[in-house]
Amino acid sequence: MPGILILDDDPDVALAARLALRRLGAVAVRNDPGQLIAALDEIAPDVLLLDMNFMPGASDGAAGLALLREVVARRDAPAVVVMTAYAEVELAVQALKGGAVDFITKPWPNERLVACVQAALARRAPATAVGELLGESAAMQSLRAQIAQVGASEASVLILGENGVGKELVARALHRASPRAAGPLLAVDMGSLPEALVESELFGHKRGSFTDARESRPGRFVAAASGTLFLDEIGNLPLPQQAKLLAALERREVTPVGSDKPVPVDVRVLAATNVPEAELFDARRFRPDLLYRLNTVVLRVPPLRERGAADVTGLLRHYLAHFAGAKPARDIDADALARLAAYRWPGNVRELRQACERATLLARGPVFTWADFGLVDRTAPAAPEEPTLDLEQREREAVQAALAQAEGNISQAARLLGVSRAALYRRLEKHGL
Ligand SMILES: Nc1ncnc2c1ncn2[C@@H]1O[C@H](COP(=O)(O)OP(=O)(O)OP(=O)(O)O)[C@@H](O)[C@H]1O
Repeated sequence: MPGILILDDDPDVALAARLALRRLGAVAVRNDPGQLIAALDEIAPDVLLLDMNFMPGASDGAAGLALLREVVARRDAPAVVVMTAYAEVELAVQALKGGAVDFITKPWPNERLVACVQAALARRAPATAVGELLGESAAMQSLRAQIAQVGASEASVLILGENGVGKELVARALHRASPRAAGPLLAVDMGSLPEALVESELFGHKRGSFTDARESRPGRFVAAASGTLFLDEIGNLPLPQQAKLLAALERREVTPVGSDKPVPVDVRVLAATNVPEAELFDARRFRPDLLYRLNTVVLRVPPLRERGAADVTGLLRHYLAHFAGAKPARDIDADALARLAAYRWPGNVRELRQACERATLLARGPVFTWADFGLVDRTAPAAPEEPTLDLEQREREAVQAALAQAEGNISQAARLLGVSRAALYRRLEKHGL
């Protein structure tokens, strides 16, 4: 079960957040910033919800930023979502530059808090821990060369690829290679945003424009000023909102919900989707004019199974060493290595990373064996077995089967299972898939 830690000196705020988030995972609360490091050691949360001010009357966020620096410097740091007051846009931007994956303004609608933490859980790897795009296959070398080439421009880039191939890593590399590198990179996961909140999230809203809008709030376009806005899972944006996004991109201005005054924006937009290329040009799903706006350059990130055994082995060694920490990483036995190289990796590099984490935690022998990685090898002949009636095991198998059938496409797998993407992500976390 994913772990969420809330650090806020206001017990009422912390309690409200804990209640809103309890169905997403195990939620722990600390009220004193002095307890933070011990709590991180003890709980090892996936997401930290961090308040920025701890002194009565303080609002500069200095205490929060100092804590944030300490947290993101840790090995396997949690994804950090910072909590700011509505007027503290500048502080939120500084926190994003400092490695927070997102921010939420107080007071929040619960729906928004849940969506925000859910997206952070799905992403999990914190911004600063995102490293190099590894891989020496011709496909990966060419991808890195393209990133260096288009990174330096202002061109909109559409990043295509299955789930877990590294689209967000590509977006971060493009941002780092751009003249906007000193500005923030703000990622918005369209897949986890409730439809009713998309516009206010992207464009902001004016106080009183809807029931929960108790204060005015800047949208993502404004918060990412002078930086890059990464629109992830763009294929999930409903058509009416696509029209508004297109207008914002064309006019380079946004109009907050409930306002009639457009605000100029200065962002570079990167977008990503796991929708197969053949389906992208279906006008019932995607406005072609928006697509043409976003795909000045198209970068295709290949599935892991197409990168060759050397890339798989390189990634295995990288992540096993990463999870071993200071200890020397064990070797992988020859049979396991051959099966890992031949495995289809429907969840791509994310699946490989999680398999390495699992193996590091659970392996007991002197070398890693195939069983340590917890993968189901569909190329091996299935041993005749009594069908299990264990509900958890059945659920795990159903999720694996749906992922395999959907070739790692989360939206499609969720449809096959008849659950929402968010519910599928929770099950992936639960079963360590
Ligand atoms: N080439 C790579 N080298 C090292 N790590 C990688 C590589 N590609 C992906 N990863 C790691 O795999 C995980 C998934 O990557 P990322 O989130 O960028 O994928 P994605 O394509 O954006 O996934 P989704 O479609 O589900 O949002 C991350 O932990 C990332 O650091």
